[in-house]
Amino acid sequence: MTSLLRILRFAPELNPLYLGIALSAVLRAMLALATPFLIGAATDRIVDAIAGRSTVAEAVTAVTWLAAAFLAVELAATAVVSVGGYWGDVMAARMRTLLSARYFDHLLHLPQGYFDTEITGRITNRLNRSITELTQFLNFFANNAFTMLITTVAVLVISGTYWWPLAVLLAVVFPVYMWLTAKTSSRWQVWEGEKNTEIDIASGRFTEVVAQMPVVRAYNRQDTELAGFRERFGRTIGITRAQSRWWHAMDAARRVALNIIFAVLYLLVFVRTAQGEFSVGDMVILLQLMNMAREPIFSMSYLVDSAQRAVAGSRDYFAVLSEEREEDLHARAARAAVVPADAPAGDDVPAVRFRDVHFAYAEGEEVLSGIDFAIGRGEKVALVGESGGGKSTITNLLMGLYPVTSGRIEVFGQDVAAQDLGELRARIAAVFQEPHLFSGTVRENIAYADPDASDERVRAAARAAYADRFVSEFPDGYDQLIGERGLRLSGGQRQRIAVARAVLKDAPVLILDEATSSLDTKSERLVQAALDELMVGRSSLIVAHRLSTIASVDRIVTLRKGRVQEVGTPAELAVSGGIYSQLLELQQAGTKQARKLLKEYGIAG
Ligand SMILES: Nc1ncnc2c1ncn2[C@@H]1O[C@H](COP(=O)(O)OP(=O)(O)OP(=O)(O)O)[C@@H](O)[C@H]1O
Repeated sequence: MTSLLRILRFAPELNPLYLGIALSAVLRAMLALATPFLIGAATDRIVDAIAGRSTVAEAVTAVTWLAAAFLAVELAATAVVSVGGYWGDVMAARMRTLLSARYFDHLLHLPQGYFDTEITGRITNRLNRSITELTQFLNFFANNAFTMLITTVAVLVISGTYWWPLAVLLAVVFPVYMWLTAKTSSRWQVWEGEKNTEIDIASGRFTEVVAQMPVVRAYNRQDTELAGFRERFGRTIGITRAQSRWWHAMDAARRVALNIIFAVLYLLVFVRTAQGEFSVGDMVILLQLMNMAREPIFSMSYLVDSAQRAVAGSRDYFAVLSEEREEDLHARAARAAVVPADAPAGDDVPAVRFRDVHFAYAEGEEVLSGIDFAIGRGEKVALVGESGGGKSTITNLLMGLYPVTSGRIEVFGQDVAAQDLGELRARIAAVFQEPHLFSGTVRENIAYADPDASDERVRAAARAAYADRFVSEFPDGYDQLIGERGLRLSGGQRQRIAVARAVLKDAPVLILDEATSSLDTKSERLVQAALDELMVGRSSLIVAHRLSTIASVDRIVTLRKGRVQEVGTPAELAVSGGIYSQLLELQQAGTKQARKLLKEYGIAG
């Protein structure tokens, strides 16, 4: 329950709406309570007329007034219900917005490590479910809790004033019913959890499959993907059977208990009316009150049920919110590190320096061991090493995506661990192996670093990336929609848009993960020309996949098993007998075996 209160507390701006909804609920309950008395009074007037205790004309006048009062009460109730319902809808929409935005904000700031283990579709599915359940509960609670409370208390007090045993019997119904509901619900939740796990896994896979449809088709996996999906959902049917059997059995038990108690209540009211203890009007009032008492009983059981779901939902929600944010992890790592005083950032300080950097994704499994190298200002440095040797990991650390285990990375003399992550990343532009574009227009993608960039800057970036020509040929030019992840563009076009995006960012440090997918020679030349243009005047770290690229850099850092093997110019390393010279030899050999070995170094040719 504390987690529900936490939700209410972090949306204090909704308090006036809550208050409005609660007030309308109180008013609704009070108006509803007037009805039995109006109908009871009318019944007594009619009985009096029939018994000859008053004239028919008097009775007609009285019941006309009572009918008018009834209409007024119902009209007022309708107005109150409508206004309360409107506030409820607005509150639910605002609550959903708040909860979703809070969640997204947190996800956007979680460390990269979180996303290495989570599956996108599951994150989304869990979020939707948690938020739906929380919002539904809060809306129901605001709309019904006070009505239920007032109706219950009023029914008990009023029936008590007529005859106290009625109130006692009624009062017993509530705790019995609630207890049975809570018992039903807690077991029901366990099954619900199992179903949700199946649905989350199926939805996670669904999202992945939809995003990678060409692969699914290429490998003819439609049927197996569908079978896996069906199987997961099929399991939910089995779980639902057990869950529903239990629920309905318990519900029947609850209803039977309720039916018995109400039968006794009705019997008592009838007998006492027959004995002359209650007038017919009193009987009508009491029967209506008994009827009114049913509603809060059912509502309360729904409330208990939805509260339990909401508690479960909020547990998932808060589990994500309690994950440490990237900046906090970063700050903690900075405090834990023994940080020597920052070197003065003079012109001779290299743009990037790795000092004895060790790193492990999982504890005890070191991926990088004692990495040491520097990138001078304006220098181009290529990382070369076998696949899985840690090249991408080095670029990840440079962007501050993971904290180093030990050692230190400096950007323009400043320790990455001690720098604001936003400032650090503002100094680095990255072109990844995959272009990673978003649905939307060409313009939006190029201007991703600065959505307010002028058309002229966007065009200039595109020109530098050799993209202006093909973009201009699109029917909508820079407003052309490129489809999800840029799927409506060719591979080379996507890459040039990604380069243009980095050009527009205009950062002094550049990370370049060369695309391995072989483009046709013309596209490749254009992409290469775009990259060459991009590197001018910047300090670049290149994860190279072509020997031609490696040959054109200022210095090469070769990696073997997470350690630096050599650092030197292409000319030096070509004859040193290390990895690079071996790669050159392999290329010269040109045999099938040689090409296979080159592949292990991620070298395309
Ligand atoms: N997010 C991650 N979580 C756990 N381990 C990882 C993660 N990313 C990479 N690794 C592991 O770290 C090691 C280095 O991977 P990395 O991607 O840095 O290699 P690479 O040299 O870039 O390889 P390639 O040239 O094939 O892209 C590999 O053993 C890999 O399995």
